[in-house]
Amino acid sequence: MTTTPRTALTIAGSDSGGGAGIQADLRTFFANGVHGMTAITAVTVQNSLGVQGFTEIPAEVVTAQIRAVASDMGVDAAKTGMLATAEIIQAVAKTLDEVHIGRNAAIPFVVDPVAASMHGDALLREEALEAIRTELFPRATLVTPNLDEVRLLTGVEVTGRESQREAAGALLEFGAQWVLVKGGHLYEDPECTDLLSDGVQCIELTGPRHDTPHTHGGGDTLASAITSGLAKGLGVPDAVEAGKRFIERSVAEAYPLGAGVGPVSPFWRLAHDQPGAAAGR
Ligand SMILES: Nc1ncnc2c1ncn2[C@@H]1O[C@H](COP(=O)(O)OP(=O)(O)O)[C@@H](O)[C@H]1O
Ligand SMILES: Cc1ncc(COP(=O)(O)O)c(N)n1
Repeated sequence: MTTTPRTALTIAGSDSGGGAGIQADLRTFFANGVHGMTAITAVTVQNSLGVQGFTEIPAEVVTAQIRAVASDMGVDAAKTGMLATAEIIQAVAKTLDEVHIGRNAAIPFVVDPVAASMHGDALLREEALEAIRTELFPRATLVTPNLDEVRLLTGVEVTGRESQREAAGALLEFGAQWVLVKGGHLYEDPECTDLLSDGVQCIELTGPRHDTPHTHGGGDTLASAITSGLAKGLGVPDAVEAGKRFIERSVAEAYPLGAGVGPVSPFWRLAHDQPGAAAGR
């Protein structure tokens, strides 16, 4: 008998290099046994060396994609990545309310507040930061900023555990139910600790720091793994714990590809012995 899997929707940008954005989200959903659906917000021209440019999709087309899948196929959990402009953010917020996705509705919603690529190339127009705070955070079940995004959103400079807690408190004031302050950029820390908080509980998720330069798509992969867990009915702390274990292995198995930064790999969850899969380069 065939089984229909749970569904997850990603509202994000396309990465032509296949390591981040929509492509990272889809491969993570697949590796976690969830049917992935997409509302594409922008098309980036990108490879391992950086983002050469992007074109955003008209806001009404982003809205139409969300409506199409939500009305027909159903969404068990959703996430956002690159949203590019304030206009797209406003359209997404309005449409999510309409289809009952978000912290005040039954369907969990994860906001990864992507502002720039790891090479420092902008993926969000400057004036759109305020829209992330005011339109998306109050609707979010969970927000997952990295340390650069924490600084942009709150002004808090995270240098260790203490300031990670301070940042979590500042972020919660924008109205998200839970925040995950990711610690991947605390490079002097021999471990990678992400801090999860809802203002009552403060949970430290610690794991080994793998020695690799290839972490392209790490934030997207973590947020999508968490979204997969939420789609399968896990509560936030359990979904984040499972997501952290998923990204840990994905960073451990990250591979070089191109002359710059290679992608993290969700392949460890799948069969490793596919004949002919290794490129040998
Ligand atoms: N070198 C590493 N080894 C193991 N885990 C890592 C490493 N770098 C990042 N992570 C983990 O990957 C996730 C994404 O981290 P981070 O780098 O902080 O965000 P982003 O990818 O959005 O910039 C976090 O769970 C973090 O702990
Ligand atoms: C379309 C898109 N979305 C998100 C990222 C962030 O990923 P990273 O921080 O690994 O560059 C990206 N580079 N491109």
